[in-house]
Amino acid sequence: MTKLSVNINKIATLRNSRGGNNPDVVQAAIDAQKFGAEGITVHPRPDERHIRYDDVRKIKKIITTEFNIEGNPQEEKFVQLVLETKPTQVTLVPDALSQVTSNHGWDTIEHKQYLKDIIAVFKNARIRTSIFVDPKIEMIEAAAETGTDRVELYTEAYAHNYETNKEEAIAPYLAAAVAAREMNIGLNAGHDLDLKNLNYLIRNISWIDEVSIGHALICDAIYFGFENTIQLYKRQLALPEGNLF
Ligand SMILES: CC(=O)[C@@H](O)[C@H](O)COP(=O)(O)O
Ligand SMILES: NCC(=O)COP(=O)(O)O
Repeated sequence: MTKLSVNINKIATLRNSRGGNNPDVVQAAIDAQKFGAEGITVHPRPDERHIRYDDVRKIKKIITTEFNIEGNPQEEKFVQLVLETKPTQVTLVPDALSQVTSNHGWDTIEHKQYLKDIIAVFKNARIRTSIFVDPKIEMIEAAAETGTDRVELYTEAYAHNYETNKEEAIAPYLAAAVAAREMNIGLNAGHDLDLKNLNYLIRNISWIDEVSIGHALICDAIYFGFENTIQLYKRQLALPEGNLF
């Protein structure tokens, strides 16, 4: 079954808005795991506007599930942090410094050699690797040639288009997911997934190994509570009887 990795960036954003340590992101990671999260995701950005590098070190000490660190390995500081904290998985995301949030996947054709080299560095340290990609078959094919363990499908377009036409929204993701499966690479998905669009994604692509969800989940927690919200998301991940594919 698909694992839920809870992205706690937004908890750090709230903390940072006032200084101090409320809410406590380390406690949030402990609680998310207690409430059923099967992983914790963080995406430390170079300006440390939400999760700070030091948070990552502290979270590593309390992790009992899967720890996923996302970021751009072109930032040397990020590579060093990952090698120091040795998470379960590093997700490589090609974000520019000024980006508000992630808005595209890697061009795995253009950057194939670079990705191959950096993936070897992480795999030598026994860290699982995942490459953040747009849902395009040629990007999956080139990703497979880098030696990565997994790819993460960037689901912003799916989430956006789901509102108007869910069959059309899922089509490129299904094709990309089938390609990943044929190439024997693992599959993650994330960005803008929420309680409305999650179940349809999973029913169509049941072999997704992990979804990482932050923004919508933390927003929902304001209304439903953190524990209840994590359980609501896990319920969306539970496939109904029979599987569409
Ligand atoms: C790679 C990805 O889609 C997420 O990590 C997303 O970028 C969250 O990052 P922010 O919390 O900085 O928006
Ligand atoms: N990898 C995606 C992620 O960690 C969370 O993205 P979002 O749910 O905050 O859009």
